[in-house]
Amino acid sequence: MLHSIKKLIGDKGRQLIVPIVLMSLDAIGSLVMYLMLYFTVVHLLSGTLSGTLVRNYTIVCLISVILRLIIYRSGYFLCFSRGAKMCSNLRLQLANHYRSLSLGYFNQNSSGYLLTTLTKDLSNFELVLTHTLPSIIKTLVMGVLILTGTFFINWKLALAECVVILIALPILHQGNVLVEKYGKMKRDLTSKMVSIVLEYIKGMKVFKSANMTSTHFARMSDTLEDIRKTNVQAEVKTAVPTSMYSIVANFLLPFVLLIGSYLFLGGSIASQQLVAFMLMSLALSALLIAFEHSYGLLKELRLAAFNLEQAFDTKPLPYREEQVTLKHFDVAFDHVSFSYNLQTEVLHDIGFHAKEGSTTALIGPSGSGKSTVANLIARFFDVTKGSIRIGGKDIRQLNPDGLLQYISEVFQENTLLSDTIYNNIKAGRENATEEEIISAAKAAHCHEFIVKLPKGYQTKLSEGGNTLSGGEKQRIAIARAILKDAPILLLDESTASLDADNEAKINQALDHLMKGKTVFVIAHRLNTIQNADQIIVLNDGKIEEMGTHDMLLKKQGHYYAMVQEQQKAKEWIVKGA
Ligand SMILES: Nc1ncnc2c1ncn2[C@@H]1O[C@H](COP(=O)(O)OP(=O)(O)OP(=O)(O)O)[C@@H](O)[C@H]1O
Repeated sequence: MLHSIKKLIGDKGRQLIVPIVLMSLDAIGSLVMYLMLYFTVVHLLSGTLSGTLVRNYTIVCLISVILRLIIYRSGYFLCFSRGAKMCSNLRLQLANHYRSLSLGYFNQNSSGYLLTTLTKDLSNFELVLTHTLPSIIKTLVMGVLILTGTFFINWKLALAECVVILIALPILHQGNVLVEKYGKMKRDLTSKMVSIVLEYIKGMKVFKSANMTSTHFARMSDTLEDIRKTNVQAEVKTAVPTSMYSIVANFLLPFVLLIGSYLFLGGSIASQQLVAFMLMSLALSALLIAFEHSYGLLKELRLAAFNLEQAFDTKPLPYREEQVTLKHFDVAFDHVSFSYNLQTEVLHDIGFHAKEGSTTALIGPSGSGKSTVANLIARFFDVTKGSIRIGGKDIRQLNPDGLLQYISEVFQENTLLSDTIYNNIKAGRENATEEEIISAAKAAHCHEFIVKLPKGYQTKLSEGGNTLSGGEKQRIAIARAILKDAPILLLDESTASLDADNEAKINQALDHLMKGKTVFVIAHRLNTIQNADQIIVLNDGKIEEMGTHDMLLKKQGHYYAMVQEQQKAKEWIVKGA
């Protein structure tokens, strides 16, 4: 566990040395009281106790209490503030680490799992580091010191005490193995629950329209029931070891009293020593009971540290350390094959070359691999075989963040942030001026509707921009891409039927955006791509045909058939109308 913690907090762990030393000093200071008590009892029973002695002992106790309070508060504050800072850094590091991972990682792990790691595991880690650590240190240091002290009073009785402790600790450990096992189960169920809740909230529209709310509600209540059952099971299964530990810890005093009485009657221990020993055993027994809670929290820390370590151990997409800059923006696929899950290949031996500044249309039936080609260009995933080159450079040499500077994306589902419209557009280029932002909005034909909103550009969008229409959302995404002005553009043409006005505006905005760029457009309507420099027809992850509109029509192959098909469909609609 210490290894995991060290790995997570690294050299910053040294910052905890001072608070740990202060906590240990406080624990040592707490023994002063026991020592004064011991002296008082010794003098009392031997009839040498005087008023001066009592006054001196009281003063020593008072000073030690004040000093301890100062030391404890400083140690606790340092532990709390430094621990909290470490954990907030860790949280940022983890969020940043997630950003560097391939999208494949997010495919394999549910959003509930990722959220639970980022929130619950980190909170548990933080809680132990900032609050529990001080009390654990105090308990351990005091326990060791009191036990050592009892050896000085009477080693035989101290050995008897050790026997009780040696029986208690394995029982505690056994109980906590179970606590850990059920903790893991509860964590898995909690992440499942978080996933279900997220899906429930995000998909509310679909659930309502398909009248599925009750089905989903049932899934949620089943998971809650599983959590409840696991909690009950955990309580039942751990009840035996926990109770046994408690019995043994509480038995320490009577056991020592019993052995001590025999030793006293046999003349091996004086009455003063026996009383002092009893007092220390009382304290030791209280520490043993307190340790049960701390040990349980240590197990939680272990589980949280393990989960966090696993998240950090996932390797980001590799790239060359030295900065690779691109001067040209032609895109070449060379014998590219790809599989999302390393089992089913979804792209097979794809090869094409898109010239710099040209437009390539990707067409094909649903599931043929159009979006996958676009995802690979942006290096959201790495190819399984072959290579993709931009400007002659294999994109695996480029830092994924650096590569994305050269690429703008306008997808069907555009991600709008729960921020102002102004900041949503600005996300395209952080250092853009207000003038540039407004000019991008004008070019994207969204300025007119933005200024009509009561708060204009400062209108705050709800999560995902749900307060805007589909066309408006898309135009804001286009404005963002215009502002970014990246040389490569990935465009997923909207499948949604927009009204004529919206469609015309979006087309004008796109014309502006596409000028001079290397464009890949995932096209759903064939009439929009007739002027593309090349059309790639995908089917079942393979290139069926490739060429210009005229070439492919002449060939009378798949593309020709698709055009005919769409033409027929249009005629039916016109006839039907
Ligand atoms: N994240 C993913 N994980 C696993 N498989 C995926 C993933 N995304 C897509 N696939 C699979 O890869 C194949 C190609 O999908 P892709 O989305 O590229 O097709 P598409 O041509 O863009 O489809 P559409 O026109 O419906 O958007 C499909 O079989 C799909 O099921």
